[in-house]
Amino acid sequence: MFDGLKDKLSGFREDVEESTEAEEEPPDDETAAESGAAASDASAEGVGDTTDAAAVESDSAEAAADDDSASSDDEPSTFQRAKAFATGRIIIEEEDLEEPLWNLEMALLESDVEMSVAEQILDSVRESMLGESRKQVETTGELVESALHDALLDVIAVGQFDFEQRIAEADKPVTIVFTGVNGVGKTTSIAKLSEWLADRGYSSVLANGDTYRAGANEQIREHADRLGRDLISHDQGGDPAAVIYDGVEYAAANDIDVVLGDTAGRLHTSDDLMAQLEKIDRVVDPDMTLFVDEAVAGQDAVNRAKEFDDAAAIDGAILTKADADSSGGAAISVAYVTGKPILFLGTGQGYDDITLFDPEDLVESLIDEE
Ligand SMILES: Nc1nc2c(ncn2[C@@H]2O[C@H](COP(=O)(O)OP(=O)(O)OP(=O)(O)O)[C@@H](O)[C@H]2O)c(=O)[nH]1
Repeated sequence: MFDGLKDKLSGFREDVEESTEAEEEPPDDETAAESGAAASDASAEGVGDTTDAAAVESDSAEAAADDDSASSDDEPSTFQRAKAFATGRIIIEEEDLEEPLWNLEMALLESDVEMSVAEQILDSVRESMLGESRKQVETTGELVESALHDALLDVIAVGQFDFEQRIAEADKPVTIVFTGVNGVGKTTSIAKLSEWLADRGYSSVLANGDTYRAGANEQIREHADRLGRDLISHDQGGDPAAVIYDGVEYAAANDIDVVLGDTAGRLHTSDDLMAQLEKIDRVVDPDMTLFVDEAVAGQDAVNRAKEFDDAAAIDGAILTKADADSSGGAAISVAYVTGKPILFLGTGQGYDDITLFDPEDLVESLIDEE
């Protein structure tokens, strides 16, 4: 999953490794001379005998470094570099990162990562790597990996909550309404989620709030029949809020844990359909409204998530078709842009093809070298 993005992130690691390679060389005579006698001593001692590094760090070299850094700005001073080398450390400088960060930005944008998200990732990678010194035991690759890990996790995990725990703790029945544009996989996701809940001991009823599209009742009925779930539906043209309300009543009367309410596919610009969502909110007051879109839709999915959230607040998102060859941009961007987490990934057309979204797992899989 998201292999293209994974390759590109690995390209960033290689870029940084390449550009810091030169830094691995000891400072030349000129550099050492510039740094003054104390630095030369520190450097010579450090090179000759790394076990003395701690002593070098703690005595005259330290004092000289302080003096030196007082006169410089953000750039590590010559002396700091000499000291870093003497103590077996490498300092990552702005110029080492310039080209790799540029390439990383291009790679993220090509992977459909939203602009503000890409900038946030770059800022945090830059911040955690600049001026960073590493021990010889730590490779530059490891340093890059940890910077990328933290930067990605920070944007992907925005607003994340434990879906199962929320279901467990909520008063029953829990009502979940699904929104999104046409054909992205809302109905299929409802059927999958009904199975996912059943696997964890929760009963559910489906309610078809898509009273707009001809054939919508038949489509969801097919899923309900296959899964052996009850379905609440009204005739085409009926009031979606009334259908979902009936679903809630039915669940309460029959001791069913969760109501899964479908809605017609709509654009956020369809005023009448968006007004329906507001009415559902008013009449049913759902516990959660989940926005469904396709991972393959990339930036479009991110923009739609934002537009839907603005028009009728969502609590989280489901990204379907993550099994198709998608760029990964939507999975990385949706939470940061909307402030609402991705809760599930759809990974195929079978009822079991749904995975609880775990930001840490996604980040690990994106930066894993294997
Ligand atoms: N490969 C793949 N296909 C999926 C996934 N989720 C849904 N689909 C397919 O996407 C198509 C559309 O799914 P629907 O569930 O009908 O979409 P919808 O959003 O309810 O559509 P409307 O009712 O028209 O708004 C179907 O062929 C599904 O099998 C997924 O995670 N992976």
